[in-house]
Amino acid sequence: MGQLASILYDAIQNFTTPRQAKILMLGLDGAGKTTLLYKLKLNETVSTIPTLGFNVETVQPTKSLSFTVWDVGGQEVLRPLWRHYFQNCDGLLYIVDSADYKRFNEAKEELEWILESEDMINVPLIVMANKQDQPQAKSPAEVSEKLGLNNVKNRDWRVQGTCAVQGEGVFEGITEFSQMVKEFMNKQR
Ligand SMILES: Nc1nc2c(ncn2[C@@H]2O[C@H](COP(=O)(O)OP(=O)(O)OP(=O)(O)O)[C@@H](O)[C@H]2O)c(=O)[nH]1
Ligand SMILES: [Mg+2]
Repeated sequence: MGQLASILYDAIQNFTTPRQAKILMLGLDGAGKTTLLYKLKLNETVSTIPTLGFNVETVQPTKSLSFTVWDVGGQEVLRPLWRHYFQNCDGLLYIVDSADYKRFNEAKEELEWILESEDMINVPLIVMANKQDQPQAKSPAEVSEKLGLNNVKNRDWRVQGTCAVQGEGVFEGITEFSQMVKEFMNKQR
């Protein structure tokens, strides 16, 4: 009887309490990570300054899943610190400034070493091809090509065009991403 009660309790908990996922938000400095985080959290456009440490916020993309999103500063001197956030990560949000095509290669190289890390094996990836409002912005397909995403193996990935300032694409991307994260977490059990 005790065991049945416990099973029922777990079932009710699963139904009522959203599961927690740890989401890491990375990308070069100025890509729009902090802007995107607060668009997600508050549906507001905040004015940002370069992040020197990290911001962490909880957002709930769907009823059954809650994201703890870690937005870590992207300046070159801060990037060696990224790996300290890799452990137990359930999803990677990688933000790219689609208009800053001179830094696509740098964005690609940084993404490559993140994905090679043992802690990040199989972790689903969404690339936000941000700043789509900029006239010189490359399309999500072009950003995907420049980042070599077609060579990404052994993980679920997708690319989403966004404008973090206006919010275009942000919620669509996060909804898709939450599905990817859910599937990953189900496999981990
Ligand atoms: N036009 C445009 N500007 C954006 C967009 N997203 C962010 N920005 C601007 O880009 C600048 C940098 O944005 P942040 O969110 O601070 O960038 P970050 O990735 O957090 O940068 P670090 O904290 O240094 O790693 C700010 O002036 C934002 O207003 C966008 O979609 N379109
Ligand atoms: Mg920031």
